[in-house]
Amino acid sequence: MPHMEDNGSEKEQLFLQHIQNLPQERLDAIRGHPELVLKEIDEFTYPDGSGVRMCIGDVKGGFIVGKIRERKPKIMVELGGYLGYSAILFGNEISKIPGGRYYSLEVNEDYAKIAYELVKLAGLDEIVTIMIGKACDSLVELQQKLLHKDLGFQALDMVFIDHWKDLYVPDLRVIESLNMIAPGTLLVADNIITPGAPEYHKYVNMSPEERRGYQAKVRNVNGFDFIGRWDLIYKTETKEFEGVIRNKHRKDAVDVTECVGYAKKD
Ligand SMILES: C[S@@+](CC[C@H](N)C(=O)[O-])C[C@H]1O[C@@H](n2cnc3c(N)ncnc32)[C@H](O)[C@@H]1O
Ligand SMILES: [Mg+2]
Repeated sequence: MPHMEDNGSEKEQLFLQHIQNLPQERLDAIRGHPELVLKEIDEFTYPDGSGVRMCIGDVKGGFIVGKIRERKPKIMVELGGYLGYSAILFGNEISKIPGGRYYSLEVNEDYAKIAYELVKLAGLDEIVTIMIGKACDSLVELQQKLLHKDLGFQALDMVFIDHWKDLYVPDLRVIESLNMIAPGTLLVADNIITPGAPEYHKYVNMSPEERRGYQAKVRNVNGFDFIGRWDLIYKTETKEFEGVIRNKHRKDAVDVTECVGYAKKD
């Protein structure tokens, strides 16, 4: 079934025009200031009164920024970049970590182009790389790229999962199969309550044995090469958020999952 949000990007083009038509003085003022670029996104409204949708926002985003400060990941990847809000918010934190790099994986070329303009405006284009394509394909490409850049590369330090909810598990199984998760890797997944990602929440809370059964039973839509790794031990905490955002009362949660070791193979 096609996703609703796949239908073009007319609205998003209006937002891009708004940025491009900002008075020169304002553009000069926000250039190189990630927090001011984020403010432009936060404060923009379309003619129908709605704001830029789907962004992580400052509340859940602020919580994840806290995790980045705690863990100091050198390599962080996000699945689903949209217009670059999370890439700018988190990329700004990563820019404070020596050698830190942020990879934003986005399937929609129009969105990715807007994100690139905003990331450049924020002055983060040396830190944030936007990869256009399906996350499951870009992950394979990214691994090659990282191995080529750094022969010591093994696993990702942090992953932000925020694309289509029915792809959370299939794409996590790709990351597992590529051996890009190891003890110490932190996975942060958005929208656990609204709209909800029940399959993912179940998956990261399974014991290794349960996951072994799941992987044997449930085919990965990304192909047989990506069955997943059952022997990773995950520890998950669900952080709930509730409050009024853009005039609506909302409840949501973020799953924070740490890989803490390997289960013994028999
Ligand atoms: C919720 S938005 C991301 C919001 C962004 N993380 C933020 O906080 O600013 C989800 C994005 O995932 C993208 N997407 C959907 N399926 C994808 C896939 N298979 N690979 C990469 N991106 C995908 C959509 O095009 C959309 O832009
Ligand atoms: Mg989200």
